[in-house]
Amino acid sequence: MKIYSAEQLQKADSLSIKNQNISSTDLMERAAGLVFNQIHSRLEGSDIEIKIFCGIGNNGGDGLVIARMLLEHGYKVKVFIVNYSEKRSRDFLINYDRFKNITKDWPVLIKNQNDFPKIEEGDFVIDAMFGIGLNRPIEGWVSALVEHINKSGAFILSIDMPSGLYAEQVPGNTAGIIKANFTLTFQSPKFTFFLPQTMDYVGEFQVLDIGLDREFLAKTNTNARLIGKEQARLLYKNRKKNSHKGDYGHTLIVGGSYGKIGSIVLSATAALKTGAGLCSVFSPECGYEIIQTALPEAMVITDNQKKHLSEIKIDFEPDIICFGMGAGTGDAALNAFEKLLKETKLPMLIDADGLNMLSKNKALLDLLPERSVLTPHPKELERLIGKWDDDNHKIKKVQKFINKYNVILVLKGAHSFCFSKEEIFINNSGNAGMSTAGAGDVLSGVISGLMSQKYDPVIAAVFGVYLHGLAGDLAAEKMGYEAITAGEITNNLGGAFLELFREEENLN
Ligand SMILES: NC(=O)C1=CN([C@@H]2O[C@H](COP(=O)(O)OP(=O)(O)OC[C@H]3O[C@@H](n4cnc5c(N)ncnc54)[C@H](OP(=O)(O)O)[C@@H]3O)[C@@H](O)[C@H]2O)[C@@H](O)CC1
Ligand SMILES: Nc1ncnc2c1ncn2[C@@H]1O[C@H](COP(=O)(O)OP(=O)(O)O)[C@@H](O)[C@H]1O
Ligand SMILES: [K+]
Repeated sequence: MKIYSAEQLQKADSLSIKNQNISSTDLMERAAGLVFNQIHSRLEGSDIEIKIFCGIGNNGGDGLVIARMLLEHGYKVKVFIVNYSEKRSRDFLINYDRFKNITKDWPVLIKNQNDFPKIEEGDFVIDAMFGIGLNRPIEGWVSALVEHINKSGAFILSIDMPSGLYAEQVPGNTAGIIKANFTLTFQSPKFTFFLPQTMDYVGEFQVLDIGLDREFLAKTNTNARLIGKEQARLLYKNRKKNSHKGDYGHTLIVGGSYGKIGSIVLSATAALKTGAGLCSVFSPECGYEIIQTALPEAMVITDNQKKHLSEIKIDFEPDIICFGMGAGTGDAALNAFEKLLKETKLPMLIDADGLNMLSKNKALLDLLPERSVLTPHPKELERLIGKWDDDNHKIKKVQKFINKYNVILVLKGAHSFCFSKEEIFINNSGNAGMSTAGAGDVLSGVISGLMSQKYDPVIAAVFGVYLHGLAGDLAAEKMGYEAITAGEITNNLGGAFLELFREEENLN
């Protein structure tokens, strides 16, 4: 699903009005009608009072239409106009009149702090103050009102966006942003819904297709795309009936050190469970029996050194080398890595201590084979590219980095971001149960397993991240969050492949 910018959505808005021969008021009615249906299907006529805070632009206009529809269906509604400006939009005014025509309980104007209504825990609040038209931080008494609503403990539903949040930029100051429990957003999720600094303001979200101009949306390129099941299933490559293990490639997992052999076992198991035809593991000598016992399907080659890597010698050519898990960053391992990079042009995935070695010796970055995949978590990324001011700055730095070194970078997190030169792919699977030791090792195995099957590195990264998250989601369904271990994610990879093609009503 493409993630359009506020500007692109505004353009789509005016084009739709023109091409569909409707008025902007009709489009507002359509959008707000979809919101009403969602609320109505959940509240089912409940007699709870709904407090709706409307701005004076089109987001506020949406709020007024929703208020009217709720009132017409017998809900108790109290509307407040947040009078942050005298400059009302046309559709706001039209819907202000329409609302006033059906009730004697007219909207209450809020002009300053003295006008704030009482909001209690358990109240239902609709936030329709600002949407994609926000162009500067919320200040003064309006910011105080946002705090008042946030502190109330009420359930907050934001329309289009939590008021105070921009669609693309991280705000300098987070005072004055609504902290929604749920956001119903129009046509496309907004980029800030996925950034670590801003995602908590959005709560759960759902995208409502308000039928904006299809042709414009199809031909418009976006900087980012959300990957859900519908998109991920298109990336899957069928296995041929007439095939053998050689068709699915040979993954070589390199890493481990004394006490950290488990990490490479996790990666290797995940590579095999993702469909790699063959998997070999290169580890320090101390890993030999552990790996052979834990994973009889893998072949094991060992270093001359007992406890750490020192020289990576192999007498076959794998399809992909996955390097770094549990390897440590000692001089001997670093030398081994440098030699490997100098000698190989094979596709590579670098994870964990492999990334830390690149940070320790930045000259190694120039030796990376083209289109290698790097899978840092935020701390590993910081070591690699240095500190950033905010999430937007971080993204700019990553883009500069991947262009300079011609690599693909997966920044892991609650929503992992896959950076390719062309686009950012934001993952929408996974859960907090996956914040557990070794989950990243499993991911590096999954992506390597796909690369060994000749998935393009960008697709392997995007698809691998999605499958990994989906396996985590299946694990959570069975055992809740806390009991998920990295190995449980791997155990659910088979289920994740099956789940990809299971039909259901809501594809997220
Ligand atoms: N496009 C679509 O797909 C559809 C969109 N629809 C809806 O329209 C919404 C966008 O509406 P919108 O453009 O009228 O802007 P909105 O967010 O209501 O802000 C109002 C005005 O506030 C002002 N302002 C800004 N920042 C400020 C601040 N900090 N403090 C004080 N004032 C500030 C600024 O005006 P300014 O004062 O800068 O001239 C701005 O114009 C969108 O989110 C969705 O809900 C649907 O109805 C149909 C389909
Ligand atoms: N809250 C979360 N929601 C979704 N995915 C998560 C969450 N926490 C962790 N993950 C995923 O789990 C993995 C953790 O990787 P990493 O931090 O490298 O762990 P480790 O170093 O222990 O292997 C990443 O793929 C990350 O995206
Ligand atoms: K809003």
